Amino acid sequence: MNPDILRERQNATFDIEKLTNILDGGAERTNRRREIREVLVLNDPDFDYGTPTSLPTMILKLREYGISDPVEINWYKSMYWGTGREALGLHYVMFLPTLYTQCDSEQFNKWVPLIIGTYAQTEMGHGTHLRGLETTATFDPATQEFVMHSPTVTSIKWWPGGRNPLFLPLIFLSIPLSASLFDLFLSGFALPTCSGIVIGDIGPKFGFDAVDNGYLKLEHVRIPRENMLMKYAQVKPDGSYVKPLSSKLTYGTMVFIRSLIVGNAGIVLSQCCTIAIRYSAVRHQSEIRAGEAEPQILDYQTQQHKLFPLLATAYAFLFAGQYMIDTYNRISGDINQGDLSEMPELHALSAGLKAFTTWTANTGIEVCRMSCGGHGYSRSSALPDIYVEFTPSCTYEGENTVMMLQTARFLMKSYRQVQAGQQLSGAVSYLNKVHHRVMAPQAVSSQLDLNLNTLVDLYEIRAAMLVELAAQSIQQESARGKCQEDSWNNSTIDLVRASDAHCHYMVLKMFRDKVDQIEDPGVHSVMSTLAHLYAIHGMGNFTGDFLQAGVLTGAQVPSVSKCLKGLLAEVRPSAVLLVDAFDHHDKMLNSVLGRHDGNVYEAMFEWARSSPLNRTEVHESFHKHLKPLQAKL
Ligand SMILES: CC/C=C\C/C=C\C/C=C\C/C=C\CCCCC(=O)SCCNC(=O)CCNC(=O)[C@H](O)C(C)(C)COP(=O)(O)OP(=O)(O)OC[C@H]1O[C@@H](n2cnc3c(N)ncnc32)[C@H](O)[C@@H]1OP(=O)(O)O
Ligand SMILES: Cc1cc2nc3c(=O)[nH]c(=O)nc-3n(C[C@H](O)[C@H](O)[C@H](O)COP(=O)(O)OP(=O)(O)OC[C@H]3O[C@@H](n4cnc5c(N)ncnc54)[C@H](O)[C@@H]3O)c2cc1C
Repeated sequence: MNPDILRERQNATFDIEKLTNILDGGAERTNRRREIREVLVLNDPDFDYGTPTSLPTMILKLREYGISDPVEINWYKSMYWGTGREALGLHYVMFLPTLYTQCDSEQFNKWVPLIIGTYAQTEMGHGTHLRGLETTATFDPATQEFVMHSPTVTSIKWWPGGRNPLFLPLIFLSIPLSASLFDLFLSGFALPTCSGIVIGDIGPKFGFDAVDNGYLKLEHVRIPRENMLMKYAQVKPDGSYVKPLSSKLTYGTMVFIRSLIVGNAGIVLSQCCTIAIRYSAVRHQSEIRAGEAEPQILDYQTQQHKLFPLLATAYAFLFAGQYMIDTYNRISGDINQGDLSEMPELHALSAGLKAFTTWTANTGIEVCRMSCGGHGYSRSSALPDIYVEFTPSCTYEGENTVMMLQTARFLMKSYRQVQAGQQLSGAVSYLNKVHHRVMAPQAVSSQLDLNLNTLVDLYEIRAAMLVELAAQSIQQESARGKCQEDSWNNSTIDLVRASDAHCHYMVLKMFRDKVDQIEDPGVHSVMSTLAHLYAIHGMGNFTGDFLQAGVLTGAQVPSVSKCLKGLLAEVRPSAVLLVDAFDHHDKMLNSVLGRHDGNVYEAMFEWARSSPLNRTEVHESFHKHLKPLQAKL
């Protein structure tokens, strides 16, 4: 083991295993995750990663082992495929969950065990604006069929991932009977026997290469009436339409996956922090004091400033992901029982946190890559591949700006309710104080109050202020004679800013609540330090907001920076141990820089030598192209 890494792991001030257990949701979950990793994948003689049979092997193994819990599926897949995506991601995270949540019992029993599918909602002309989707599904009572049709070039289904060229069960979103509503259809087409279908691949993408994203054009293709997913809405044999309790129930799968993406952003950021911090512990470069040995780059304050706030953010997002999934499970359970009262809040929370966490993690991956210098740009680091695979999460499952505006819609509605004298509960209850003006900034002392509860309060006041400013912008636009829609559009910068601040407050609050639950003194101490670092780093990035909210004075601003530097120094001794607690296996991380043993240089040389370009002393292209050319010169 590299001596630097070895030294970093001595004198631990907290129990790493206990922290790993907290991240997994308990020791039993850690044991189960490791069982899946060690027994069901790594030590499975059939484990054949990287071969053409990998995908079918994985599917059969998941069924053989009876793994159906989404989190356990993700554990198995991420061990099997490492940090990359695989062609069936969409089947597991969208197609199956849609069948689970939108099929009636007969359909569920008929389809779920048997098929692999994709989710074809987006069209060439519309991905965000679902009410603009053009694909039609017209019911023909005479034949008890729906006629599926792509009326325009912009209605061609575009992007469905994992498009299977031979058999095409897919979930469709189409406009059946009325433009305002659309429903889900399962369409099993066996190509090429089924006429009226034009299918293909949309062509090379920025990345996401393991997933074949396709296109699908339908020309009056008929499917049985029974293929409409009928848990919430039905078309009866006589053609009558039974509306769902809410037209937004059709959007349920997107809320589910957005909820998953929150925790996934934490996982991806934790992978990158593991790579960058372990590498920074073994990389020596330049000098701090003339004549002395080159220091570990982790001892540069700027390197700590790049990486340690991201380390704190990774923990924050992992805890936010746990909260999000628990909240999703609770509220979707209520929805299943017909109680839709918290559906708007679930939508607003999942939409906002999906955007907030993916934007932050997307930027953070690049900071981790650049903090590793040239070796960070090598594919051997795994960081370029992680970035390429993660960055579309800011676009898919709801483009982030649009998602932030959905959260803003909920915040504005909540603000108006408070103005009308209603008492709010849940995540927006802090807006009650705005109305009663108890949001007045606390007596701001000359010293920064570092109590975590106080910091959460300051973020709450900042969010409330920005919500109020956005609402006032809309009111001012209306007062200038603008219609409601234009008043909204002319305030969308403020609205996104308010949603971002609301999400930032929510994430810090979840972090603080999780820290409060930690009983082990050593783990509590180090997590409290990270939560402080997350809060203070945010105050440094958004100082203007806190000044504008009146919860920070100009005189206190220097102490924010001073406090930040102190916290970076406090985290330094535990940095490698904190990434060890993420428990990312070398085989899954697939990074020469992030190896657990820290033996980077030897591994990098071996990695380079294994490159196809080094298979022969002289590359065949010399003999094929250059040598004949030289002979002519
Ligand atoms: C096992 C796996 C584990 C881990 C995996 C982790 C991560 C996964 C990683 C990768 C996943 C793999 C591949 C991903 C591939 C991506 C697949 C896709 O992209 S599928 C397509 C996704 N498309 C979208 O998300 C479309 C976005 N657009 C919309 O959702 C809607 O058009 C809109 C923007 C919300 C607007 O909808 P609409 O116009 O109908 O609504 P209004 O804005 O007018 O608002 C009206 C009213 O409705 C409420 N509302 C809107 N949406 C919802 C909802 N979903 N739920 C509840 N309520 C909703 C809205 O709040 C308004 O309410 P009101 O204010 O009127 O009370
Ligand atoms: C890798 C990848 C995989 C995908 N897989 C699938 C899949 O399997 N199935 C599927 O159905 N789809 C899939 N998609 C499509 C994806 O869901 C859409 O791309 C996404 O919903 C964004 O919609 P859009 O492309 O129409 O972008 P647009 O909405 O056109 O966004 C373009 C710009 O317009 C802005 N904008 C749009 N509306 C508003 C508004 N109301 N207010 C302010 N600004 C606005 C956006 O902020 C953005 O800046 C995938 C996409 C990617 C990148």
